[in-house]
This record gives sequence, C-alpha cells and structure tokens, in this order.
Amino acid sequence: MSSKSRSTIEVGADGVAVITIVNPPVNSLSLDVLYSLEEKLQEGLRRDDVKAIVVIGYQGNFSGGFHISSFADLQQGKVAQPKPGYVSVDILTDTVEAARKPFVAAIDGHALGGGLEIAMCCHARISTPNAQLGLPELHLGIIPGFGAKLAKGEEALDLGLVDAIVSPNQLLETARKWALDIWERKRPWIPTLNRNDKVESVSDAKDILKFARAQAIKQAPNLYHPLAYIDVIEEGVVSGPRAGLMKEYETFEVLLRSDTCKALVHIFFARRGTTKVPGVTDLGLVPRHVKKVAIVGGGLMGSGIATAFLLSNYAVILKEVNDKFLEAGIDRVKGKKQICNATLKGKLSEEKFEKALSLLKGTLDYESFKDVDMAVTEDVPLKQQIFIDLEKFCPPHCILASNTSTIDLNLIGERTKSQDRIIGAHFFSPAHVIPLLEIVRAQQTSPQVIVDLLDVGKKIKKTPVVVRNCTGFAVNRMFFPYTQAALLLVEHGTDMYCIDRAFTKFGMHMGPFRLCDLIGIGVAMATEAQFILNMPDRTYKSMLIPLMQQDKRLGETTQRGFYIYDERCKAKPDPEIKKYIEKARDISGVSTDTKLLHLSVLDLNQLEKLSDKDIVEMISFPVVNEACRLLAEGIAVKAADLDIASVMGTSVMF
Ligand SMILES: C[C@H](O)CC(=O)SCCNC(=O)CCNC(=O)[C@H](O)C(C)(C)COP(=O)(O)OP(=O)(O)OC[C@H]1O[C@@H](n2cnc3c(N)ncnc32)[C@H](O)[C@@H]1OP(=O)(O)O
Repeated sequence: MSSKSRSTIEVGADGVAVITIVNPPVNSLSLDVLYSLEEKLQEGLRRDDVKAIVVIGYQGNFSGGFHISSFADLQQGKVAQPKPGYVSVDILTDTVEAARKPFVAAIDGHALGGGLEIAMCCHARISTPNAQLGLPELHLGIIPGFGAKLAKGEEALDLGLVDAIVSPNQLLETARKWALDIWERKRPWIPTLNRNDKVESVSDAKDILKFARAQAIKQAPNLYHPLAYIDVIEEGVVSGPRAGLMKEYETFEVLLRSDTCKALVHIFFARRGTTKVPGVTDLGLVPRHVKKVAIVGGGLMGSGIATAFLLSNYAVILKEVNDKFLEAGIDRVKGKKQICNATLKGKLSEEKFEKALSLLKGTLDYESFKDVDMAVTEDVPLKQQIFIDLEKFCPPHCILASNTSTIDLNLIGERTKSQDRIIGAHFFSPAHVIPLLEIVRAQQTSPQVIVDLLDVGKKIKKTPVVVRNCTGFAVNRMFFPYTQAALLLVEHGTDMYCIDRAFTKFGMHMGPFRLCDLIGIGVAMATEAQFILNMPDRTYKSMLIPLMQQDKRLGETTQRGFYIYDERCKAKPDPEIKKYIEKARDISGVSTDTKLLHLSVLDLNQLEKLSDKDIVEMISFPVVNEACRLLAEGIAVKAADLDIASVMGTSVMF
C-alpha cells in the first residue's frame, strides 16, 4: 500500500471513532484503500470504547469514487479480483448498514460514484453547502457498482440524499453528535438499502423505467450500459434490494470489460492529460490572473466567444466597426440564452444570464482596450492590421489571441514586435457550447502565455489542447479528409444520404454532408481553399461544393444545401441534388457506367452498395491517417490529445 493511500481511525473521548479515507488528491478508492477501510470499520465495530462511527474524507474531500486507474488492472487481470459482492454486499451492506453501531458520513468536497455509495450506506449523512454528490459512472461506460440507489440528484437535501447541511468547520462536530444521537436513539437508525419511501409502486416504477429506456435509446442508440443500468434498477424494484445488488455486481463485471468502458476511461485520463505540455507546464510558471477580455468582431464566433467568457464571469469588451454591427453583435450575445438553456438543460437562470450580460460592454474604438488582459480577434479581414492596433492599444502584458481556424499564426503576428504573446485560441461553433479550446502556439509564443491561456480555458470550462501551427491546426486538419473522402465516394457512386445515415447510425450526431450544411458551404469552401493551397498533392478536388455555392445553396442559412430545410431547420433530402452530383462527376471525368471503367480497387458497383461499416471505415480511416501525420510532424504532443480534440471538438457537431 502506498503511504498516501490508506484509511485511518481515531477514537475520541466521546466514544466516536472517526475513520478517514486517505488517498489524495480526491481520496479515490483503490483496492488498497478499500481493504484498509474494511479493516478500520471492523476495528471500530470491535472496540468496546467505540459507540458510533463517523466516516470522512482527508482534507475536505469525501471521495471521488473508485480509483479509475485500477480499472485497467482489473480488466487485464493484473490484480486479484475481489470475490463477488465483496464491496457492495460484504463491506457496505453487511458490515456498515447492518452494524450494531451507527455510521454517519461527514461529506465535504466530492462524494462521487463509489464514494457517494459509501456515504449512502451510512445511517445518516451530513454535508457542507458546497459538497457535490453524484453517480457519474455512466460517463465511464459502467454503472454504479457498490450498491446504487434510486435517489440521486443535485439538490441533495431536497432529495433526501443528505440529512443536514452545515458549514465545513462544523462538519465533523455535527456528524459526531449526530452519530451519538442515533446511538442514544434520539434520531432514527435507518438502513438505507431497505428504504423505499422514494420508490414508486412496482407497476408505476416499471412505467417510469420504460420511459427511461426509451429516452436512453433516443439519446444514445449505440450505448448499452445506460440500458443495463435501468435493468439493474428494475431488478432491485421488482425482486428486492439484495437481488438488485447481485445483478448490479454481474452487470458491472461485464461492463468493466467492455470496449466502451475502456475507451471512456482512456478519455477520462486523456482529458486531464491535455494540460501537461512538456517544456511549458513543467517550468513552474504560474498563470497570470486574467480579469478583462476584449473581443474584436461580434459575428457568429465573436459573439459565441464573448458569451463563453461572460458565463464564466469575465468582463468583456466587444468591438465592432460601426453602431449597426455592434448592436447586431450584442443582440447575438443576448440571443445565446436560448441555446444555453437548451444545452445546459435549463440550468441557466434569467438572473445568471442578466448578471453575465451586465459584464459586457460594446465599443467602436480601441480606447477601452488599455486595461484588458486578453484580446481575441474573430475571423475578420486585415488580421495583421488588427494585431498592429492591438499592440498599440493593449497593455504590454496583454495576451493577443486569434480565433483563426486556418490562417497561419506566424503570418498574423509578422508585423508586430509582440510575437511572443500572440497565440491561437481556436473556438468551435457554437463557441459558448462546444467544450474544446484548441490552443495554437506560433513559433515565438512564450510558455507563460500558453500557461495563461490553459488556465483561462479551464476557467471558461473548456478542455484545452495545445498544438503547433500548421494549416488547419489539429482539428480541422484531422477532419479535412473526412469531407474529402465523403465527396470522393459520392462522386464515385455512393449515395450521399446513405453516407450521412451510416454515420448517425455509427453514433455521430450528423454525417459529413449534414455537417457541411450546418457550418455553411462558404466556410467549407474557404477551408478547402487553404488545404488545396498548402497540400495540393493530397486534396481531392471535387467540384460539388463550388457548384452548390454557385447556385447559392449555402446550407442551413439559405434553407438549401445538400438538404432542404423548413423554418425549424429540419433537414429533408433533396432529389435535385442528383443534378449537382452528375455535373460534378462530369467535370471530374468520373463515370458511373461500369462498362466504361477499369477500376481495380474502386469498383463502382461496389461503391453504390457499400455496407454502413465500409462507409464509416472508408471515411474515417483517412482521418486516422491524418492524425498519425500530425503526430509525426510534432503538431500534437501526444496521440491522446488528438483523441480529446476529436471527441470534444465534434461533440455537438457529430
Ligand atoms: C464501483 C463504483 O460505482 C465505480 C466508481 O466509483 S467509478 C468512479 C466514479 N467517480 C468519478 O467518475 C469521478 C471522477 N473524477 C472527477 O470527476 C473529478 O476528478 C473530480 C470532480 C473528482 C475532481 O475534479 P478536479 O478538482 O477538477 O480535479 P481533476 O484534475 O479532475 O482530478 C485531480 C486528479 O485526481 C485524479 N482522479 C480524479 N478522480 C479519480 C478517480 N476516481 N480515480 C483515480 N484518479 C482520479 C485525476 O486523474 C487527476 O489526476 P492528475 O492530477 O494526475 O491529472
């Protein structure tokens, strides 16, 4: 056992034993910690000088749940598998819940996953106002595995998940007193497993679970583990708590070894690894405090970026070139509330949004830039001039960030003397929703500025990924072949709508053509032009997109693109699209008449009848190849960063 991972016991003169879970920083439950916890629980139960027991986490953090790094050890059989039900039945149900002495959980910080489950098995729970309680296991491809209950939610007290809320400095004393009160029968002594006051009748519960199943399938048709979770809950409701616990154990064991779990655990650690950049974050630099941000340009991206900062309590100055544009920019920010509401499931109150808006100030000149800490420019012309202006008006410490998605960052700063503080801050539309921030370091960007932006990224709740400067940076470059391969297949006979369907079935929110309509044909053209310019020998020059642009089929905004759209932006395939495809084929010299063709690899007959799996592979594998090139060229620091860039950058788009 490592010296920092263990459980300790201390018995006070009042007869209360305080058992502390120790495994900083989040006091996760490794097998070592669990074995030692069981030992201490038994000691507390055995000792005659102990009347009641309080369980608490080390240094203000109850527990972040099962030690996720141990998943791989269990999956690979590197550690001895505990016997079935060892934790959920033997320790929690039969030792804690069934104990002759009362247990009280004193919760501060996080009580998550297995951590919350330990707390729930105690006979009462006292929490601080800021404690966070939840069962996030589904994010890891598994289900709560130490004995999950039906009750869960944010408002722990309202839900009955905790019994009292007290300030952190009263936590331990209140929990001790509560435990003694239970011991003296002044408060109820309730084994949680048998509580059913929050559970509906069996028939009502079945209806609710049926609805939950339908919702789960609608939300993520490819995921099995949410459905398995519902099955476990149903077993508990129908056959009783112990039967539920055993089904939970069996299901957990299967899910733990699933590809989904392995991938999601990889994502958990990869996400935390993006902020570790060799030669930057290991220099001991402390991020400087950014308080005020100026944004040049209030278009789609500028207003989205402004919203992202405002929602994280940054003061924002939005600059435009005239009153009309400024008003439109501010209106766009005001209009973001609806999207925020939909995305954050209504969590954004009117009050919070109004407070955020009060931090926004519009301007037409650079005068008010003299005390900003960070200035972001949107994708507007004359970027070089803008950076010259920014250098003139912003204070010398100010970070100068550009939200370009394709323009060379080294060029942007070429005419300034501040190249060390010029950095790419590539947001993804809608900028206040998509959780990725691609941080692009130009040749001379200083490590301090990268560290500052990493910190800002975290504060605005984005996952930052640091990459080097190249055409398209990491995300657009990785996903450029995605559209290219799709265009190639369509020109060679594959049905466009079958391609999109194959991708939605695969689990993406939308396929490449629907995505193109969403981002706009104009943007797709501009991006393509950069790639054709910089990688002429590696681009497939389809005329399909230019032909659409010629006819003003610009995507969702014009209600016509690869699809046609009604007023509510609902997409419908358009039979007319055939005309454009045929024209594009003619220009490219592609014929779909198999008799005229001598194709050895791409047989058109086959391309017309590709299976969904083939479609997904033929379009995704070039993306993987491009990711390998990015690694080989040193654009990305590590492969895991590219995984995160793909998952986070495309989480709403796909
Ligand atoms: C059987 C059971 O039902 C199964 C389970 O319990 S599965 C686990 C369920 N628990 C979870 O999913 C919680 C996962 N953790 C989190 O969400 C967040 O880490 C947190 C909210 C606890 C804290 O967030 P935050 O303060 O931002 O710190 P964060 O950077 O994420 O974590 C700090 C460090 O602890 C590690 N860590 C956090 N939770 C961990 C866990 N459960 N196991 C192992 N390591 C963990 C992180 O990897 C990170 O390590 P690093 O410093 O080397 O990068």
